[in-house]
Amino acid sequence: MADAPSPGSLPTLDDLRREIDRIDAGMHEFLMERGRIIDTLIQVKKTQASGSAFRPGREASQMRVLAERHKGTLPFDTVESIWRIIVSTFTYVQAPYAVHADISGGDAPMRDTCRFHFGFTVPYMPHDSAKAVIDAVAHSAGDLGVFRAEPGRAAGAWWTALAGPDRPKIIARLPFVERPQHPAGMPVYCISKPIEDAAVRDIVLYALGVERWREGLQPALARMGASVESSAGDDSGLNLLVAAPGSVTLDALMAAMAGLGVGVFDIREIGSHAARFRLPT
Ligand SMILES: C=C(O[C@@H]1C=C(C(=O)O)C=C[C@H]1O)C(=O)O
Repeated sequence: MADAPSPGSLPTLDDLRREIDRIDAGMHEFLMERGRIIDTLIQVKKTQASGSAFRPGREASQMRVLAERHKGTLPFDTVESIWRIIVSTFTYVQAPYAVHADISGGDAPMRDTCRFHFGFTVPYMPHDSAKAVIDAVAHSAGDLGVFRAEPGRAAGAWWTALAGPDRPKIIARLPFVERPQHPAGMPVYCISKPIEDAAVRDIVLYALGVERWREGLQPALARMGASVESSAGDDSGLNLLVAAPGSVTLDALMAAMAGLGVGVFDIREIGSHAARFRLPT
C-alpha cells in the first residue's frame, strides 16, 4: 500500500472533489451500461410461467461474492443495501412486481426489511394476514410475498397454505448474507408462484403435520443437517416447517420421524432456497 502523503504534498480539496466527481460519473455510466445489458437480457432470458424475473439462486451467489470481496472503510451494510437496490430494481425493470408482506407481527420491522431487500421502486403492499399475502401472490402476474421466518410470530401455520402443486412456494430466505447486527436482519421467507427450473434447492422446505412434539426431534433432524424452523398447533395436531438439505430424501426424513415414534399424517414440499451464508466475524 502507498504511504500516506505528507501534509506538504497533500492534494487540494478541489483535486479530491474532482476525483470524486470522476468516480461518481464512472459509477453512473456503469449503472446505465448495466441497464443496457438488462435490455438485451430481457430478450434472451426465458420467461417463467411464474411471471417473475427474480432468480434467487443467482442473487444469493452475487451477494456472497460481494461479501467475500469487500474490504476497506465503507461499511458492508451500505454496500449490501446499494446492491440489493440495484439488483431488485433491475429485476423490476424486466418484469414489474410488488412485494406483499404479512405485517401481523408488526409493520415497522417488515417495512425496513422489505425496503432494504427490494428498495423503494418496488411497491410495498402490507397485509394483515398470511392468507391475504398468499392470495395476492397467487392472483398476481409475478409478485413476491414475504413472511417472518422466526418462530413466535402471530401468523399461525401460514406455510400450510403453500402445499399443493399450483400454490405459491418459498423461493428464498433473506437476508442472503447473515451476520449479527445486520441493519435489516429479521429473517424472512420470500414466496412466489412456482418457479420450477429456476428454483435453487440447496435447502428444501416441508410442511409436516404430526400428532405431537417429541423430545429428541431437533437433535435427530440436526444429525442430517435438517431443522424445525417453525411450529404451530391447530385442531388436527402440530404443523412443522422443516428445512432439510436438498440431498436428504423424503424417505430419510420419514425414517427419522418414524425412529422417534413421531406419527406423520401429512408431509408436503412447500419450496426451497439457497444455502444460508453467514459472514465470518
Ligand atoms: C439479471 C437477471 O435478473 C434478475 C436481476 C439480477 C441482477 O440485476 O443482477 C440478478 C438476478 C435476477 O433476479 C438474471 O437473471 O441474471
